[in-house]
Amino acid sequence: MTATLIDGKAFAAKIHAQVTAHVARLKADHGLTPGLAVVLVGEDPASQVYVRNKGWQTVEAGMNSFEYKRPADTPEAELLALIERLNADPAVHGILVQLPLPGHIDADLVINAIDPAKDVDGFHISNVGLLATGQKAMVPCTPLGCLMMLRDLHGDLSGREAVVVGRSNIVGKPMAQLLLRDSCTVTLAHSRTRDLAAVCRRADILVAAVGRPEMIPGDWIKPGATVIDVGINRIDAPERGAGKSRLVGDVHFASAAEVAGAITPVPGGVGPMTIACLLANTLTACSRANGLAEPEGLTA
Ligand SMILES: Nc1nc2c(c(=O)[nH]1)N[C@@H](CN(C=O)c1ccc(C(=O)N[C@@H](CCC(=O)O)C(=O)O)cc1)CN2
Repeated sequence: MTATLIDGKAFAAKIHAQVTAHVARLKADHGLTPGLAVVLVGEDPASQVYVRNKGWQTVEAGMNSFEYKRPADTPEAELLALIERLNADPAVHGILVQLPLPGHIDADLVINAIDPAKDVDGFHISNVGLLATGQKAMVPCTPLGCLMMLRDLHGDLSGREAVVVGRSNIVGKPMAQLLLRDSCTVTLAHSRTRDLAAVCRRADILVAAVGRPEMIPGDWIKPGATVIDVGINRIDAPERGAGKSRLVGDVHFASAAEVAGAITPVPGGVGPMTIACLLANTLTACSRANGLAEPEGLTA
């Protein structure tokens, strides 16, 4: 392996420590404690783990955590009523509805019912529009984490050729917007892009967020490029024993690490940054709601 490993776990711990210090100052100077409400509908095992991790990390940072767990058959109207209550609650500065939601619930309707100022996921249509037009927005956590890692590694990103593979609302589209805002030349590619290999080979910065295990091999990567792998895919690993599995990204790590200049691993790369940035966004939302200065280095 020749590439530098970008340690997302260590970076996330640094963000967590910065948030914790800022929260302590908010309490001491203004008597304020940021509060994050997380709503989980259903019993998806992965979502349960993510929500549990969000809860304890919120508390560890000195913030208030409010958890709302509802059964999978919760009517949409009931969920909307809960969002309305949380919108009106002054102790709640951030609201997050864990995705995916059960099929009978219209996720867009629920997300767009959240007060945009409390939308710490940055998925509300108002925040999407604000980001796209270069205005102050709540920025989705995973792309914000990727941007923080890229800025830390390179400083100024302007003029760099960036290729984002994947056009999801959660990662691909906001990632492209953020890179554009930092003056990269951005290509938003996807599974139907013609000659995807050639497009990827142009990238100084390659962000893979397509959700296909190990789809991008080393020979699609420009020598020295920075590779940010957002994919978290569980695949069978019979070599570890019967019925065992392991996590891989969207990039074929072993071959990519021979060519890239820097690369995020899976696990331990982008994933831990998602929750760290959620805490940062909750702090930002609380600061904005109270007319206070935003935490430096923790926003886009
Ligand atoms: N409302 C939201 N729902 C979902 C989001 C989101 O940002 N907002 N993102 C994902 C799930 N997610 C947080 O919610 C999340 C995913 C992965 C990780 C993480 O740290 N992954 C680890 C590996 C974990 C493992 O061992 O399974 C890693 O990559 O190192 C954190 C948060 C979908 N839903």
